[in-house]
Amino acid sequence: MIYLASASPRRRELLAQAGLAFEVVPSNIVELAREGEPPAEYVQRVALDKARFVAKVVRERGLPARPVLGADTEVVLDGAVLGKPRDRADGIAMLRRLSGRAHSVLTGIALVHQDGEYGALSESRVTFARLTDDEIARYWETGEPADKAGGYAIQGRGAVFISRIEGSYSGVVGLPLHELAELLKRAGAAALP
Ligand SMILES: Cc1cn([C@H]2C[C@H](O)[C@@H](COP(=O)(O)OP(=O)(O)OP(=O)(O)O)O2)c(=O)[nH]c1=O
Repeated sequence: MIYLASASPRRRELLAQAGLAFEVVPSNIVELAREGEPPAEYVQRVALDKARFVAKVVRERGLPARPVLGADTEVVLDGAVLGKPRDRADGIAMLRRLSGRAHSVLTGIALVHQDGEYGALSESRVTFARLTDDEIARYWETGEPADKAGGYAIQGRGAVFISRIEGSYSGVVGLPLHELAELLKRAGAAALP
C-alpha cells in the first residue's frame, strides 16, 4: 500500500492498472520553474516536492507510514515547456505548433520511503500528424485540451492526431509504469506485478 500524492484521475487509473494498492492524498505545492531550470530537472524536482509535501502531511496527521509517490508531466517543444492552455487562442496556437512534428513528453516520478528519496525520469517522443485548422478548432471545442499540459490527451480523442510514439505510453499519460516498478524495487518498497 502506498500514498499517491496526486489529484489526477489518470494517475489513479494507471496505478490501479499496475495492481498496486494506494490511497490518494493530493499535494498542494506551487509548480513554478526556476530561472534556467532544464525541463528534465524541473519535472523531477516537482515530483519530489509533491511526494515530500504529502510525506509531511502523513506525519502531521499521524497516518500509517507508507511510501509516498509523486509525479509531474510536461510537454516540451524546442526546449520550452508548453504548460496548460491559458485560453482558446493559446490552446489553438499550441496545437498548431505541435502539428506535423515530434515533441517530448517528460514525466518525473519520485518516491519518499522511510528515510530515502528516489527519483526517475521518463522521456517519450510523440509525433503529431499534420492538422488542419478545422481539425484543431473541432478538437478544441470538445473541451479536452483546455486543462491538459500541451493542449492534448493521448488517452482521449487526441489519440487520433498521433502518428507515432517512442517511449512510454503510460509516461505520456502521466505515470510511467515500468520506471515506477524499477523505482519501487530500488526503494525496497514493493514488487510489481
Ligand atoms: C501529453 C499529455 C498530457 N496530459 C496532461 C494532463 C495534465 O495537464 C498533465 C499532468 O499534469 P500534472 O501537473 O503533472 O498533474 P495534475 O495537475 O493533473 O495532478 P497532480 O499535480 O495532482 O499530480 O498531463 C494528459 O493527460 N495526457 C497527455 O497525453
